[in-house]
Amino acid sequence: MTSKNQTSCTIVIFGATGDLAKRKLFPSIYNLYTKGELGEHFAVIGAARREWSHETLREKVEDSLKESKIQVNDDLDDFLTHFHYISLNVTSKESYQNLHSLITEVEGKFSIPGNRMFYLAMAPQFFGTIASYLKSEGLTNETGWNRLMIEKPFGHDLPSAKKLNNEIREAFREDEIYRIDHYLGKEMVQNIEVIRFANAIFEPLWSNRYISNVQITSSETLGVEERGGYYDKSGALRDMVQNHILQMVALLAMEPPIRLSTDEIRSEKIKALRALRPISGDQIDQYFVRGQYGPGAVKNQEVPGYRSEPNVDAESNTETFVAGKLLIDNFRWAGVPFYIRTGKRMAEKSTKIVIQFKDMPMNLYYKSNDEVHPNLLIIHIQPEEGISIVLNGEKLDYSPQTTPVKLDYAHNSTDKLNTPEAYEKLLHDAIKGDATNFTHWDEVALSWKYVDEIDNAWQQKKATQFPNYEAGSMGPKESDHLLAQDGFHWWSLDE
Ligand SMILES: NC(=O)C1=CN([C@@H]2O[C@H](COP(=O)(O)OP(=O)(O)OC[C@H]3O[C@@H](n4cnc5c(N)ncnc54)[C@H](OP(=O)(O)O)[C@@H]3O)[C@@H](O)[C@H]2O)C=CC1
Ligand SMILES: O=C1O[C@H](COP(=O)(O)O)[C@@H](O)[C@H](O)[C@H]1O
Repeated sequence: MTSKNQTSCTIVIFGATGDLAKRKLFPSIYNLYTKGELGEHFAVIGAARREWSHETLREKVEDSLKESKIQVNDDLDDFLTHFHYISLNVTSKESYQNLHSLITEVEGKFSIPGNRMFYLAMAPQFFGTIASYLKSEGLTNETGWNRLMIEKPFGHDLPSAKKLNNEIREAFREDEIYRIDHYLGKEMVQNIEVIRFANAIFEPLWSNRYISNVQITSSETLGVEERGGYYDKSGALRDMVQNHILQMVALLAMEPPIRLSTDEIRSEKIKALRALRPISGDQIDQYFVRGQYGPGAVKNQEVPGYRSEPNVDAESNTETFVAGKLLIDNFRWAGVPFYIRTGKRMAEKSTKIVIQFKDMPMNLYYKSNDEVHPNLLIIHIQPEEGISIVLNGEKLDYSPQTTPVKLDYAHNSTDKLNTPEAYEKLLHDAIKGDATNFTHWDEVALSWKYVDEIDNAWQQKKATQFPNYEAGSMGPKESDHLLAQDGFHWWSLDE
């Protein structure tokens, strides 16, 4: 018997021999199994071109669990019997008949009532083809539910994203499509709503009346590793800002939804994204800064510049760093800059949001030479998770002066940098049919529209002289000027 918490379904992973399946998906599925979320009425079918047998896939799954350092229990053998493999080429129509037969076979074997999850862990050029064959070859079931989980990148710009969306919408309804943004699976990104909407002390202050600026940093110490081919055509704006950063902006800026349903939350996020002020070409330098790393040292290790990375053009003008000032033109946020920055080969691996509050109208402790310390709310996304609040307390030296005092509720992350944790949550939600932490097409389209304008403005300008920041630094100095022109500065990642 399946308990009411367990969902019976077949998960078909296209790209099961690839990196994502090995590092994220298999460990996540195992965690869901050991936590009792999957029960016995489920099956996983791995699909890719390699000539693997069911047994090879099971061995690879076991290896992936070992490599992920997951605690494996004595349920492992039972778990592995749920895995099956089919060698196919996704571009060949005939493959889908064989896959259909295998799905029917496993549905019989594990008494699965036709619920099918199709996970596209493959290069994006295949997304449309797979979706369309799934429909035309009759793999989308009439008796159970059908869901399509689709990896990033969702297009390269707005026109290509629209084209892809039209292709998949021919086969799947919007409510059947789960577009992944793995940041939405992170514990503290999900917590933004809780911090805002479950704490009476924050929401009344959450506007231009009390907040002076918001800062979002997502910095990485890694370079492009083995993804130079993809990254050189993408750059930081498309790779990080269009999706993860704008999703965090939307969660911070949205109005409280009338209830916590997928549709209501998405609708508020969409409104926030619609209010983003477009940046015109002649204003671009006042609002956005791009950078590319040169050689340097990260954590005392010498590393090469971006242009010397494998599969990167030796004269590449792709940005590996972006900083920006976003303005949200609505009643709540008019006049409050949202500063964002993200980049590769920076000094720290850290994702952090700092909400800086306005100063007191009259600070009784203020002396003309004293530094005024604003109150800060810091949301630590990774590697620590939690929040800190920076207040002013009395200096313990009999002087009528204040000193910043930090209240910390932060702990070391179990979600270690893009680990199975986020994927586990997202897989769990998708299996349960909860699309809240996935991106609706309107969010994707609005994000591309915003980002395309920045990219167009950059294309029309003379290219910035790259490289313009040293690996191991916090990006080009122009990123500091972006805030300095408004009288602010980036808060340190150690805050
Ligand atoms: N790896 C990661 O950490 C992340 C990946 N992603 C996204 O996930 C997706 C997959 O990435 P990743 O796993 O790294 O990619 P890989 O290159 O490691 O894997 C690609 C997979 O596609 C299969 N494949 C390629 N061509 C065909 C074909 N014609 N027919 C059937 N199978 C095919 C390959 O198997 P075979 O050669 O056996 O056919 C392989 O299993 C991409 O969209 C990526 O952007 C997103 C976030 C993180
Ligand atoms: O989507 C992506 O995200 C990772 C960063 O993810 P994180 O969870 O480690 O912060 C980034 O390295 C990659 O380039 C990008 O495609």
